[in-house]
Amino acid sequence: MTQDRKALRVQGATKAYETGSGQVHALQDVDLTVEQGEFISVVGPSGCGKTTLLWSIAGLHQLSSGEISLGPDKIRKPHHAIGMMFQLANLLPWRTIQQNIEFPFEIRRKTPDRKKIAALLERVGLGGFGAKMPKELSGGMQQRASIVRALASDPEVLLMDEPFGALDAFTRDEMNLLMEEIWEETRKTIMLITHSIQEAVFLSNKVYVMSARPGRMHRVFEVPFERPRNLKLMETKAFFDLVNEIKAEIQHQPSSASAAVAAE
Ligand SMILES: Nc1ncnc2c1ncn2[C@@H]1O[C@H](COP(=O)(O)OP(=O)(O)OP(=O)(O)O)[C@@H](O)[C@H]1O
Repeated sequence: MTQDRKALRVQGATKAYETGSGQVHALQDVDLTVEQGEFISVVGPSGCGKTTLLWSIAGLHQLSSGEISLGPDKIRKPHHAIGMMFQLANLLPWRTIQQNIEFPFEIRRKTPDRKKIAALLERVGLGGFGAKMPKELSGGMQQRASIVRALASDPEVLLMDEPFGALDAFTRDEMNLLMEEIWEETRKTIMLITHSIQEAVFLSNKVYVMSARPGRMHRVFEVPFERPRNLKLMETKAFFDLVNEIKAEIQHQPSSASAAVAAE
């Protein structure tokens, strides 16, 4: 590995929210390194701090202590090389798909790369849909548009917060396959948060399991399956066994409520 490759590093990330009824310890001393070009997922019991961790990496939340960096840059606010996708496509309803994709460029006062956007729209199966309004597209198509919006500025890191959780199972499988292909083509550094262990195993090189609140990195599973992967992989025994092993690891975590009582 060469020196200039940009790893995403989280060191000692600790986050306590101040609430009316006291502090909520969401993260405790989380360490994580995602090498450039890796695709990793983070899973864990509900409320263990996955979203808090991802939003902190996006520069949208301040940590109470600890540090996040991308290569030499410390992340304390949104960084131009870090893109994000959310559970809902978050397209502005009064703008066309093309205008939505160009919106982040407007905010940064940059000229959009229309050739790249056209190629990306084509790549995700939305060629010719740029002039449509979001309501004219299905949920899956809207998420395809949000993939284009996230990739149009060519980020080095893509953060995905349960991006396919609102889609039906069939569309979700299609989107998983599309993300696998896009990762193969672009080799972006990708960090996915998901409640679907199948999705995590299908897409990732590594799956990190967090412990219940306050969230810590509990265990990492290497995913051994060759790439490129296709949906048939999900029907194999080896896939099923790894998914079940990870599920069992999560189920052995105490519930968020009892962990919180123990920690606070
Ligand atoms: N803005 C906030 N103010 C106070 N507490 C918060 C805030 N955001 C999150 N929390 C609390 O911090 C803990 C971690 O929340 P977070 O959303 O990061 O977990 P999560 O693992 O993503 O949850 P889920 O899997 O259910 O989406 C939870 O107990 C949550 O209630």
